Amino acid sequence: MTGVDGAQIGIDRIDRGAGVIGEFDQERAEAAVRELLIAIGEDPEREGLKRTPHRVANAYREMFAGLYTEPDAVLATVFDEGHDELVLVKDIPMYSTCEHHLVSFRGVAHVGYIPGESGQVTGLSKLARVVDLYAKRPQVQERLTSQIADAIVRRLDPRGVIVVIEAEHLCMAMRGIRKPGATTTTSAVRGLFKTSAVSRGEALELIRR
Ligand SMILES: Nc1nc2c(ncn2[C@@H]2O[C@H](COP(=O)(O)OP(=O)(O)OP(=O)(O)O)[C@@H](O)[C@H]2O)c(=O)[nH]1
Ligand SMILES: [Zn+2]
Repeated sequence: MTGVDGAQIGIDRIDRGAGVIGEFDQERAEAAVRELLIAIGEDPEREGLKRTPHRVANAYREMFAGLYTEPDAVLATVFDEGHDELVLVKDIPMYSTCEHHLVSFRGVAHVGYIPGESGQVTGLSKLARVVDLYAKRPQVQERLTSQIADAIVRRLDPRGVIVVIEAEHLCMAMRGIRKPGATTTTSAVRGLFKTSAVSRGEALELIRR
C-alpha cells in the first residue's frame, strides 16, 4: 500500500518486521562503556567513574528510545474535523544523535500538513511526538526530516506535508572542522507542497515569520 509520493505504508527503514523495533541490551551497553573508558586510558574503577557505565547506558536507552517504538502508533489519534487547510506546528525543540560520531545535533523542527479529503487531523502533540521518535535514533538530518514527513503521509493521507529542520551539529562544532554556530537546514515536502510552488512558498513564509 502506498500514500502520496509512493511512501510505503507501515514500513520504516529500520523496522525489523511489524511493530516494535529492536531492544535495548543494558548489560552489553554498560560493558561497552566500560571498555571505552579503558580505551581512552581511564580507570573505570575510580570513584567518579564507577557508576558511569550504568548512567551512560541509561542515557543511551533514553536517547535511542525511538528505536523501540512503532512510528505509526504515535499518530493513532485522529479526529474528523473537516479541516482542509494548513496545520503548522513551529519551533518544536529537537535533540538527535549524529550516527557518524554519536554526538548530538540539536535545533528545531517545523511540521505542517494539509489534511486529506476526509479532513482528518491528528493531535498537535502527536506531530511533536513523531519528531521525537525519529530524532531518538542514530540519525542523519536528511533522513530524520524525510522519515517525519513520510510517517505523516502514511497515517493521515494528507494533501501535503512539509517538514523543515534547522540544527547545529556538535560534531562540526566541538571537533573536526570546529565551526560552532553553523546551522544546517533540511526540508522534506510531499504532495501539494512539492507540486505547488505557491503552497510551498506560503508554508515557508509562515515558518520564517
Ligand atoms: N549529510 C549529513 N552529513 C552529516 C550529518 N551529520 C554529520 N555529517 C557529516 O558526516 C561526515 C562524516 O565524514 P567522514 O569523513 O566519514 O568522518 P570524519 O573524518 O569524522 O569527518 P569530519 O567531521 O569532517 O572530521 C562529516 O562530513 C559530517 O559533517 C548529517 O546529518 N547529514
Ligand atoms: Zn557527526
